[in-house]
Formats: sequence, C-alpha cells, structure tokens
Amino acid sequence: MSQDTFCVVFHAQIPFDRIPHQFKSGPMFLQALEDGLKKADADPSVKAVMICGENGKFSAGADIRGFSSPKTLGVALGPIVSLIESSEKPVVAAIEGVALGGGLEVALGCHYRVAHAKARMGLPEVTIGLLPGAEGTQRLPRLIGVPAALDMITTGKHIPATEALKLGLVDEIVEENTIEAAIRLANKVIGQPLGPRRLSLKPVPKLPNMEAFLQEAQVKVKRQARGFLAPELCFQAVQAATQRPFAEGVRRERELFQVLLSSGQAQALQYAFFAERAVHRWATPGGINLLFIIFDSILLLSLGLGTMGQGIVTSLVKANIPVVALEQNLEYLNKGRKAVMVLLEREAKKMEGGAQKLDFHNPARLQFTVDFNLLHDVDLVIEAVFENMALKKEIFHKLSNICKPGALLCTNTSALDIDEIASATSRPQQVIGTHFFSPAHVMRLLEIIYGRHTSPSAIATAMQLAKDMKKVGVVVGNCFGFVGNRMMFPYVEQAVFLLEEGSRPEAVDQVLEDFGFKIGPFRMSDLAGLDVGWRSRKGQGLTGPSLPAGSSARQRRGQRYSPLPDLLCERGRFGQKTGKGWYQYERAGGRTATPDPWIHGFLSQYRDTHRIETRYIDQEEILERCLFSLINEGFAILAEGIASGPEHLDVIYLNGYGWPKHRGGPMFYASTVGLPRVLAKLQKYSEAHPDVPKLRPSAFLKKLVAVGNAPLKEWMSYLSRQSPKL
Ligand SMILES: CC/C=C\C/C=C/C(=O)SCCNC(=O)CCNC(=O)[C@H](O)C(C)(C)COP(=O)(O)OP(=O)(O)OC[C@H]1O[C@@H](n2cnc3c(N)ncnc32)[C@H](O)[C@@H]1OP(=O)(O)O
Repeated sequence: MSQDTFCVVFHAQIPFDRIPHQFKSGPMFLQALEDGLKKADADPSVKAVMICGENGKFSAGADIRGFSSPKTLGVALGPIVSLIESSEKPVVAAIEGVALGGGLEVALGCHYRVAHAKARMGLPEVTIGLLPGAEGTQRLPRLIGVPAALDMITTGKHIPATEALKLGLVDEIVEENTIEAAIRLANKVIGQPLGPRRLSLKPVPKLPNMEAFLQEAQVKVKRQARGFLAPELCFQAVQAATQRPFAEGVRRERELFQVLLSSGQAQALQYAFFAERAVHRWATPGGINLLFIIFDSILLLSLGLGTMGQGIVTSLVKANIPVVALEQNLEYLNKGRKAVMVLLEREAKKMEGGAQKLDFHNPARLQFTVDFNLLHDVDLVIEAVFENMALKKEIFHKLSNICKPGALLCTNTSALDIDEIASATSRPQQVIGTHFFSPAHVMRLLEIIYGRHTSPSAIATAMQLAKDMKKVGVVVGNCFGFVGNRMMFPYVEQAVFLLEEGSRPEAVDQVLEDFGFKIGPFRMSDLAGLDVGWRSRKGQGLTGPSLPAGSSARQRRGQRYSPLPDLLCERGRFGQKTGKGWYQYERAGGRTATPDPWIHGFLSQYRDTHRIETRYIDQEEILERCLFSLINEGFAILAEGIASGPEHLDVIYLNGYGWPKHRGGPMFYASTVGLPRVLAKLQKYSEAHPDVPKLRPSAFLKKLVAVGNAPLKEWMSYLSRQSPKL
C-alpha cells in the first residue's frame, strides 16, 4: 500500500460468515469508522483515504435487527457519510462483494468508487419497509439521475457492477485486486479539486419533463404498492431531492424515515426477511446438518411436460442443472419442447448483458426424450404429470424398478397423499413431495413434503435443490393440501359462502385486494380455472356422478357446502380460458375481468331457490371471515405438527399465495391483530354458522389466548407434541 493512502477497513455490518459479534452492533462500528476518518484527516502524512470492507465484502448495510430499537443506526450514519464527503483528502471506496443499504450510502459519501466486476450494489431498504435514511435518497439522484435512482430506491433491486458503471454509480470496475485499484486511483487524484466530487454540492440532473415524469412515476409506484407505504415514501424522498436544496431534502428524508419506522410495516417486512432465512435452517431434532448435496454433477429428470413440467425444466436449466425432459409420446414431447424453448429464449433475453449465460442448446445440459431407459442414470426425478393418484402410482412403480438405487423420487403435487404414492415403490424413504407453484420458473415457493418414510437426507437433498433453483424451500408434513392449499380451502369456502348470503364476486375481491392481495379469490379462481377444483371435488365424491343419490344440495357429510362453483362449471364457465367464470372476459383466454350481470342474476335466483335471505355484508365481515378462517387452519396445522413454526406458514403465503409482504404473512398478521380478537371473531362467526367447522376456533388458538396472548416467537413452546419427524 502506498504510504500516502490511509486505509479504513469498513467492517461488514452483517454476519456473512458469522462475523464477530461486536461488529453487529451499530454504534460501535460507526465509532470505528468515524475514528478512522478523523485520524486520517488529522495526520498530515496521509494524502488520501481508501475505504474497503473486511474479507472481500464491502457491506450489506445495517444490522436489520437493530431497527427494532428506537435509536437507529441511520440517524448516526447520515452525519458520518457527510463527514466522509467533507474530507479535504480524496476518499475512494473499494467495493467488493456487496454494497447495500447503509453500505452503499457510505460509498456515495466517498469521492470516488471502484468496484470489482462481480460486486453488486443496491439500496434495498424499501424491501424491509424503510427508505435509505443516511442521505442516500438525496445523493443517488444527484449521481445517476432521477429515473435510475427512483428505480433503484423504490424497487430495492441489486444491480451488478457492469450496470453500475453504465449508470455512473461507480467510476471504475476491475477484474483483479479492487483494493489495489482503489489505492492507485486515490494516488492519482491527490491534489485534484474535490468540490465536483461532493454529491451534496451537485445539482440533480435536469430532465426536459421532470414534472410529468414524476407524476407518471408516482402513479406507477402507488398502483404497484397496494397499501405498502415504503415505495411511496421512497418516491417522496427522491421527489424532495428534485425540489429542495440538499440539506432540506435530508430533513425530509429523515421525517419520512421516521414515519416508516413507526408504521408497523417495517416490522412485518423485517420479520419476513428473517422468517425466510429461518425456514431454510432445516435440521433433524438431533441437529444434524444435512445440507451437503452439490448439484453440479447430478443429472435430473423431469417427467411430464405440461405447464408445470415446462416451468420446472426452465428453472432447472436456469439453475445450471443438467436435465433430461421425458414425455410419454412424441406429440406431447414436441409440444412441450417448443414451449420450454420459448420460455428459455425469453429468460436468455432477460439475462443478456449479465455475467451468466443460459446453456440450453447443449444436449449435455438439456435433452428431450421419450426413452424411459434414460431413467437408469439419473440422480433425481421430478414427476410432473397431472393430479391423478392412479397414474402417479403407476409411474412411481415404474421409477422404483428402473432408477438406480440412490435416486431421489420427487412428485410434484398440490394435494395428493405422498405416502400413498410412495407405497407404489420399494424405496419409500426416497420419495418426497415437491409442490411447485405456477408458473414454476417464476414463483419462488417450493413446498417440500415429507412422507411417513421419507429419509432426512432426502429432505436435505430437496432443500438443496430448492436453494440451487433460487427458490424458497419450506419443509412441511403430509396432509391433504399440505400447508398452502389446506389454509386456502377455508378462505375460498368463505368467499363462496359470502356470495350465497348476499355478496358479489367483485365486492369480495375488492376487499381482499384493498387488504393488499394481488388478486382476490374469484379473480384467482378464474385465472387458475374453475375446472381444476371441480375435478378434485368430483374425485372426492362431493359432486358429479359419484355423489350419493338424494344428497342435499347445500350439505355434504353433515357440513355446509356450496354447489355454486360446480353449477358454474356445469354451464361451461371455467374462468378466463372459456371467457366466462365469476366474471366475464373480452374473449376466451382474455384477461380483463368485468363484473357479469349474468352472475348477479344467477346468484339472486340461486338464493330464491334455496330460500336464502339476501343481506348486506360489510367489508369487515368479508375480510374477517376469509382471513380468520385461513389463519384458524394455520393454528390447526401448527398443532398437528404439519409445519414447524408460524414462520413456515408465513413464508409459504408470502412467496406462493400473494399475501401482501407488508403484512408479514397470515400468522404474523394474526399476532398484530391480537389473538384474543381473532378468537372472539371466529367464535362469533362460528355461532352464526354452526355447520361450518372451519370457523370453529382451533384448540391451539384458544390455548394461546388463555395463556395471555403469547407472542409469536413463543407459540410453539405451548405445544407439547411436535412433528414426529422434524
Ligand atoms: C436511517 C437509517 C438509514 C440508513 C442505515 C442503513 C440501513 C440499512 O443498511 S438497511 C439494510 C440494508 N441491507 C439489506 O437489506 C441487505 C439484506 N441482506 C441481503 O440481501 C442478503 O442477506 C445478502 C445479499 C447480503 C447475502 O445473501 P446470502 O448470501 O444469500 O445470505 P443470507 O441472506 O442467507 O444471509 C446470511 C446471514 O446474514 C444475515 N443477514 C443478512 N443481511 C443482514 C442484515 N442486513 N442484518 C442482519 N442480518 C443480516 C441473514 O439473516 C443470515 O443469517 P443467518 O445465517 O443467521 O440466517
């Protein structure tokens, strides 16, 4: 290192590789940074300063756990960023690994930034319900302009170094030693004027149509946010940068930060951040670490090339896992191959310019076949044929005979019994459920379902597969619908009962969309296809030819049942695909849902036929009956040991069912509403609808209320029995 350049080692604020505890505490780290800077400033032999991270990592920002305490790091970080900027000696940031949040804000205070080509940068505060509160919303637009800054700050996306260079966020990128390059640059600029490098002194670059641009951007942010405050307040902070001098903009940024900090949404998002990481730490009761499978060398086979199979194959190719796609005949194979190629071309386009390339024209990475003999060599099979138990059992019997002894056999199913499927094989310990969500190459969730005999190493392998596919794997037990769909059934059931009693599809959807769901239950049902549920209900003997003669229209097995979805299907109303469902569409396959007067007439006729008195149902009742019945099922699931904690349920809902992130997931939401209130409301609705068992409060919920509204992290300690396996 040059004698002239003082080096401040900026300790990574987060435990990447379990960094020593003392660096997790914000104030101490800030003090060290301030001391280093002051020392460098005071020493006349020092001519320049270089700031770098520890162990090849610049910084992932503040310790998120610290935000739950009222005295936050950010309040102290802003002045330190200003201190860096005001240094009379050039300060250069050497960015390796990541520079995120407060880490990037520190880099923005520096006069120059050098990044390693593999580094990533971003201001992800919005994703934890906050905004970049260390003057980042004021400096970034001055450096890269309003459109790019707004995009980074309101989405929280991480950008690669190559893109950062194009945007002007960094001055230089290097392939080799970043620290040496930063020191070289620092030496080169000694003596050059620093004024033009101080971002707080720069004007925000003008746009010919700034006002119109901002107006349009605000509408877009609001539309996408659906009640999530942080993107809107991030917007306002950047807007302040365009309207006010730097110091006033900083004041506005601080005010907005405080609003977010006390909104409750930040806590929900920070809970979600840690919940996602918690579900990943899967271990046996003995704590055996099982995550040891390396997928680079495995050959994976995907069986079935329908919509799910196509998405799964695309995800596997994206994860760089060699894959063979198998179909039962050439016609289906060619159809599937074509669809997969379209998806992969699209993905390759999205990845253009990035470091990774999609290698899908190489037969060693992806091949399509109808030859079952290829099954001999594969290490892992994902069966993705349609939901039919007899067919799945036949396939698993075949797999069991052909696949090599160690091969893991996964079934993609949304509800079927894993044990029954495994019973068709001679190796039930290697059979596991992998419930992908459609479209499988987009949706992050993977429910991993273990059966009675599934081995811990099979579970660990499936978890590693999820990680390699960049999905969130959540291990759950085997029951009808597993976790996600099992909780969804009572929610959808309530939505339909509400129609029977007087509501309309668009009214129910509106309430749930206002709550923050991307799409309400009826729009969702139209999108998924009403025929899917109809087939399943026919299979369960709830409707269709297997329904015993003389069954009551609105009762099944002594419980309330609504035949409304069946009646729609009998009339060919399958949703978007037929152009009619709970809504009408512009054509078959159309996507624009319009309330349908036919449905309104049909509902009132139905009520007349069944002598149901139509009543006005308010928004509160719609919301509570749908959400609390779903949450109630969640408590039953926890009590049965189907999931190991409320975080698992929340991660499933956040990543697979469009639950609004800023509400933290259904179980977190229940804890914010207060369990006594949830219980009281369920009791009330259950009394009004005694023939609906899903409204009857779960014993576990009652227990948690009886012990004094236990906080979420203590819930599981009130259960005497845990899952038999986990
Ligand atoms: C007024 C206030 C203004 C300014 C102050 C500054 C504010 C901020 O900086 S807010 C924080 C902004 N930073 C982030 O949001 C980064 C969040 N982290 C990530 O995106 C990722 O963790 C990563 C890209 C940094 C690394 O990803 P990966 O390699 O996949 O590892 P993991 O995500 O599994 O994380 C490993 C380990 O670290 C814990 N962790 C990560 N980030 C933080 C953090 N910011 N605070 C506390 N802990 C963090 C994570 O939970 C994992 O821990 P476990 O192994 O115990 O699960």
